[in-house]
Amino acid sequence: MKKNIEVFPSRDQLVERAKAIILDKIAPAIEARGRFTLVLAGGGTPKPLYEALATENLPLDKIHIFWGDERYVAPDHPDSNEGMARLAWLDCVAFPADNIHPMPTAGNDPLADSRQYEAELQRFFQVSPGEFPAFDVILLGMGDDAHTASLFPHTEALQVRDRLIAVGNKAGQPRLTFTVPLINQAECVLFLVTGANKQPALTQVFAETADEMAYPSRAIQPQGELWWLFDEAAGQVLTVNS
Ligand SMILES: O=C1O[C@H](COP(=O)(O)O)[C@@H](O)[C@H](O)[C@H]1O
Repeated sequence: MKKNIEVFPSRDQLVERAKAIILDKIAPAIEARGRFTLVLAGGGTPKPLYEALATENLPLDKIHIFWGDERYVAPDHPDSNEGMARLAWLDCVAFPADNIHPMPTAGNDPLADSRQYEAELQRFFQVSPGEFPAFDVILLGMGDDAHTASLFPHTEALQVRDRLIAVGNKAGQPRLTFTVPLINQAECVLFLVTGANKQPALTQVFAETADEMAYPSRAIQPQGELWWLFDEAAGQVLTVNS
């Protein structure tokens, strides 16, 4: 694993850097595999990145979009990660509909929907049950409790090692989430973390030893590249302590 940590004076600079990292990976992936697979994060942090990507002239027919986690709500709900990405980017440009792969949340059955998304990934990547496909880029955020995707502290989803998708649990509310082994199979994982409220969690995520069940982002150790991009408010704690 190649680990890169960068801290930016402003969120705009962080967004520019994240965009540049993603853009750099598109052409080589298309050349190697005929397509580029990008996994989106939710929450507030990545929205300006999606808005910035909407201004780029991209080979949309060769880019496939997935989500690393989803709140169990309809896409038009204000909490929907899909809804946010559609408003900020996907619906602003001419993506072929078949290239957008949202997590299903309409079935009133999170476990069945998690299996359905897993089957969609297996079909897309042509992998068998038990095999883990490698996405080109997985975007992740981190909450102030150190959760990432919908892998929350001390929850079952964080321990799942034999599935691609699990049912996460945010204070009793179900979510769909990529599992740790699926994320760790990626060619590139890109964390975007902003805000001073993330500092205490970051201290534990980067500590030499700490409990992975208490600080889920520690479990993310991909076989490919790992990038942590911080704004100064979040990353200060690391620059001060290193
Ligand atoms: O609930 C979620 O939170 C995390 C972190 O969000 P942020 O706004 O603090 O960056 C996010 O990565 C995840 O996708 C989302 O569902």
